[in-house]
This record gives sequence, structure tokens and C-alpha cells, in this order.
Amino acid sequence: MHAPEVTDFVKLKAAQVEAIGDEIDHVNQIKYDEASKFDAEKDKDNFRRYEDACDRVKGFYKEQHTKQTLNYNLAIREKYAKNVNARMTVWEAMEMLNTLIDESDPDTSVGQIEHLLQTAEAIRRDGKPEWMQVVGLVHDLGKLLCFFGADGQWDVVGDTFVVGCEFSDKIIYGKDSFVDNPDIHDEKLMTECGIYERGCGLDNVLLSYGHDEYLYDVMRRQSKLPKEGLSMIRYHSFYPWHKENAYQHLMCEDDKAQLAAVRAFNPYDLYSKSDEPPKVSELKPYYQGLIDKWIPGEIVW
Ligand SMILES: O[C@H]1[C@H](O)[C@@H](O)[C@H](O)[C@@H](O)[C@@H]1O
Ligand SMILES: [Fe+2]
Ligand SMILES: [Fe+2]
Repeated sequence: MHAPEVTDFVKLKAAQVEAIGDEIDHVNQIKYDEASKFDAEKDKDNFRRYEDACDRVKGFYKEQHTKQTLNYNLAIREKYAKNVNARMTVWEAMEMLNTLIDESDPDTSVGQIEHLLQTAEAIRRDGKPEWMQVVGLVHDLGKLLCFFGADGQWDVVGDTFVVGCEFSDKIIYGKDSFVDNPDIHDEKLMTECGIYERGCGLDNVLLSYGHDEYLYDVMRRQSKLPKEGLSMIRYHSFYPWHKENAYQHLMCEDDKAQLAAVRAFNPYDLYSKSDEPPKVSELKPYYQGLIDKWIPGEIVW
């Protein structure tokens, strides 16, 4: 007589535990927009000091701000939309990227694979959802463009900004750094909205081309990441927007949620650069498990 009751009780408890588990997952899903603990612990003034940066970084931005034009942007998107550059898994891509030294970055001295793992580990330490850890792990893989026929690094790395409208003063080194960009002589482009409409939404805006736009496109088509995760990828270098509040007039309602997501991601990308270098082989099994779940198998790059 008692046995069924016990079984029922056990079932009830199991159901409750599962419900609590679901609730925790749910909280994890949304809690990325709380201020991160990680953010508070770091001395932020030591990062992104572009005025003190070396000539390599300054030269990089001069070239990028001169060559990222609207016409270039339209042409390069068309080129990469058609290309199959490689077929490989996410981990293979991480290993390939590791040989690159990023000329735009004043803050990191470790390789790219370490930077990806540092970012993911910081997100994991803070108990953020799995998909966000995956975003940390892959967010810079678009830098593979350097091996897929990019002209240099000016079309791959560095902060991004909007092309097709006036250059914001909130971009690194300001408006003046665009004096040699041919677009500044086009009056139609050099207004607040340029070719866009007020409130059109950032989905409809062309960001300067580089690793963010490229990887966003690859992941949008081939991963199971949620929209906020894809936005973290697409906008992570868009500092004039997520840090300096530029381009508000181009945003639509939904962009506010995307902005919150990108802001939650940013400290992990930036401040993990001073963490201890991670042990790649020790971490591989854990992250391979996440890759198998969110971006499985061979990817078309
Ligand atoms: O130096 C840059 C930085 O300015 C970008 O915002 C970032 O996304 C990059 O990965 C790095 O190349
Ligand atoms: Fe990046
Ligand atoms: Fe990064």
C-alpha cells in the first residue's frame, strides 16, 4: 500500500527539482544583463588607452579609417557571401587563428586561442548561460579573414563604426582620422542619417567590415545561438555604440535589448585580457562539449 505513495512522493520531488532546475536555467538566461561581478573587480583605466598606444596601433587605425568606405563595404559583403573559404570545426578554426597577431590591440599579449578561452572562462566563472560561454569562445573567430584573402588587417580587426553616414566623433581618434576617406567628400553621406532612416534599426545598417560582421553571418546561418548571442558577436567591436552611446538615432526598439546583451558581454572580452593564460588542453574537453551542442560539426567558413 505504501509503495505507490513513496513512488509518487519521489516523482513529485523529482518534478519539483526539475522545475527548480528550469527556473535556474531561466534566471541564467536573463541574468546576463545584470552588472557583472567581473566588471567590478578590474582596474578599467588600464585598458584601451589609445592615446598612449604604440605606432603599430595608430598606423592601423589611420589605414582603416581611410579605406573603410561605403563602396568597399558593399563590394566585400558580396564577395564573402559567395565564397567558401574553408570547411572546418570550431576547434580547428581556433587553432588556425592562433597564429595571428592582432595589430589593432593595445591590450593583449597572449595568442588568440588564449584570448578566446580567457573570455569564455570568465563568463563561465560568473555562472552565465552556456550559449554565452560559447559566444566568448568564438567571438573573434572572424579574424580568420586574415587567412581568407583579406587585404591586410584594416579590413579584419579593430573597432567598428557605421559607414554610409557621417563618421561619429566617438570613434577612436575621432572624426579627423577620416580626412583621407573619400566618403567625406560625398554630401549625401555626410549627414546624421546618410543613406539610412532615423529609427531604421541596426539590422539595416552597414557596419565597417571586419571580423564581427563576417562571423555574425557565419553563425547566423550555422549555429544554434540565440539572437542576443549573435548580437554579442556582431556588435562586440562597436564601441562607439555600446560604450559611447553614438548612433542612438538609428536604433529601433529591439536594439535596446541587443545593446543590453552586448554591454553584458563586453567586460568579459576586454578585462579577461589580463587574466592568467589558460591551459588549452585541459579546457578542451569541456568546450568541445559546448561546441557539439551549439555549433556542431564542420562549419562552412
Ligand atoms: O583591437 C580590437 C578591438 O578594438 C576590437 O574592438 C575587438 O573586437 C578586437 O577583437 C580587437 O581586434
Ligand atoms: Fe573582436
Ligand atoms: Fe575579443
